[in-house]
Amino acid sequence: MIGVQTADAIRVAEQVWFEAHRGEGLMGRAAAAVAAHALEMAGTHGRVLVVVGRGNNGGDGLFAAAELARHGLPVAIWPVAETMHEQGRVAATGAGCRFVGVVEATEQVAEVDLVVDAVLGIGGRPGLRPDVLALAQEAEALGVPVLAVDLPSGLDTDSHQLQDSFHATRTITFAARKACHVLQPAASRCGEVVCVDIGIELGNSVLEVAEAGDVAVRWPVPGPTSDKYSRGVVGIDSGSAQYPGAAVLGVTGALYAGAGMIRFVGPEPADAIIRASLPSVTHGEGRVQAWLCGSGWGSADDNRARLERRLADGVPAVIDADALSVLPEHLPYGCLLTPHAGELARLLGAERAEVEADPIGSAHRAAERTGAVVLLKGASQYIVQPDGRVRVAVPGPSWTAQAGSGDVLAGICATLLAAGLPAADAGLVGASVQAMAAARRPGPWPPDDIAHEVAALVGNWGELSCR
Ligand SMILES: NC(=O)C1=CN([C@@H]2O[C@H](COP(=O)(O)OP(=O)(O)OC[C@H]3O[C@@H](n4cnc5c(N)ncnc54)[C@H](OP(=O)(O)O)[C@@H]3O)[C@@H](O)[C@H]2O)[C@@H](O)CC1
Ligand SMILES: Nc1ncnc2c1ncn2[C@@H]1O[C@H](COP(=O)(O)OP(=O)(O)O)[C@@H](O)[C@H]1O
Ligand SMILES: [K+]
Repeated sequence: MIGVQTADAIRVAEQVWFEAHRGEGLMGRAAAAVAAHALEMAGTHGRVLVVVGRGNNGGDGLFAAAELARHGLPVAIWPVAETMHEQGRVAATGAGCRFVGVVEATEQVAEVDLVVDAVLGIGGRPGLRPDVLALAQEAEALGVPVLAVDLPSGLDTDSHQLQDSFHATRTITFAARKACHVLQPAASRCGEVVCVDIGIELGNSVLEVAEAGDVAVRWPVPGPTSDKYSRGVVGIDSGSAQYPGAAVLGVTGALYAGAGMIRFVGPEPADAIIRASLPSVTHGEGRVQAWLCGSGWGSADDNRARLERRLADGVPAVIDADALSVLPEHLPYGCLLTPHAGELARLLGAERAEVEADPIGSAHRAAERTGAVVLLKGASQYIVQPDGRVRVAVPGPSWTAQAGSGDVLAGICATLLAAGLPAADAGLVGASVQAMAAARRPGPWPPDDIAHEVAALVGNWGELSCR
């Protein structure tokens, strides 16, 4: 898992480091890493424009500029504030960097091979001054590569929200990733993110982002003595006359994620479609290890009773879509709610915009209120537990943002619940595996094709664990 830290935590860790290593600086390490990446991006003869702010982020930029000039690169520096890091200024001047004003900097953008953004780092307030923003936009419009120091200036370090900011090709950050580097839409401004260890020690992270290896180790690969019951039976009550496709897609997701057995109890015409197209699915009630409810129910009057009937078994359930509006007071232990932002807003009696402004807080409120784990779907997928722990799924291509992807995802998660994964792992692994499968098959493939790709992806993990 990738641990994400806040700006405050980084500052505290830096302070601890300084108290233990008086007289030494961390900036030299940070600047050396910036210079190495700048050299790689600009080439050994590239022209570089470094835009520096008044704080230590600007200091990193000035020392990196000095290093680039010592390598023989022509380096221009635009200091955007009246003051700048003094030792950095002396180093850059001594190395032969040229200081320019706003007019020349703006003219230079079209001619340079790299812009280094060292305006604001973890001490920055969100947003950019108009003249700096204009230069950032010009670089983006011209397609000039941008290397951001610590973060694209203008972004809010600890937030997923977009601000007026640089749009980096690569961001080189220090000690740990921050929220802006990993959460959409802010992460879309960071380009490739490289994290450099500068030697400071950090405590627990605020949230963790899953990596491919975290998904593979949690996947329930059947053992030599497994049978269909021990692998987990999934009960699926989904679809309606209006939305039969949701049921077909949920069943497809569950099947291609490896359900030991599926019992489908939804209404026609889905029942007939599934009989005709997915012959391994059984029909009718029986014992199950987990339920999937809600996908494609529509706004029928009997949704509340339909959900209560399934929850009466007392086994964990994936509760999706229309069932999220009719939750009972008490849910069985181990349930997973899978709303998108609009459904979570409805569940909380809030506006969608409020959920989008505070996805983690909103998902946490729903988790606390219901006692269930919440998987909030979208460009970044948050898995939030009632105790406040937050994990983020492996990100995937935005091609997955299409009708029916959520139905497939609910089926995948139900298989994982039935196999015995705790709800938080089922949400994390389910959302991640769908994203990873989509990444293996980029393009506008329909959600059932991505479900098939899940089987191909997971098959490799099975082979690995059988060796
Ligand atoms: N500490 C360390 O040892 C290490 C730190 N490192 C580096 O230092 C960076 C943090 O440095 P930092 O704390 O000096 O803050 P930084 O991001 O440069 O900017 C703050 C300055 O900008 C100003 N300002 C703020 N917002 C503004 C706005 N919207 N528009 C205009 N101005 C604005 C604000 O001034 P104010 O207006 O508040 O008086 C303040 O002076 C970190 O990201 C990393 O790159 C590395 O070298 C590793 C070791
Ligand atoms: N920008 C995005 N990038 C990647 N995946 C996304 C993005 N937006 C949504 N998704 C995925 O698409 C699905 C959408 O779910 P949902 O809106 O419930 O669809 P439906 O109910 O039509 O099946 C979720 O599985 C989510 O993981
Ligand atoms: K920056």
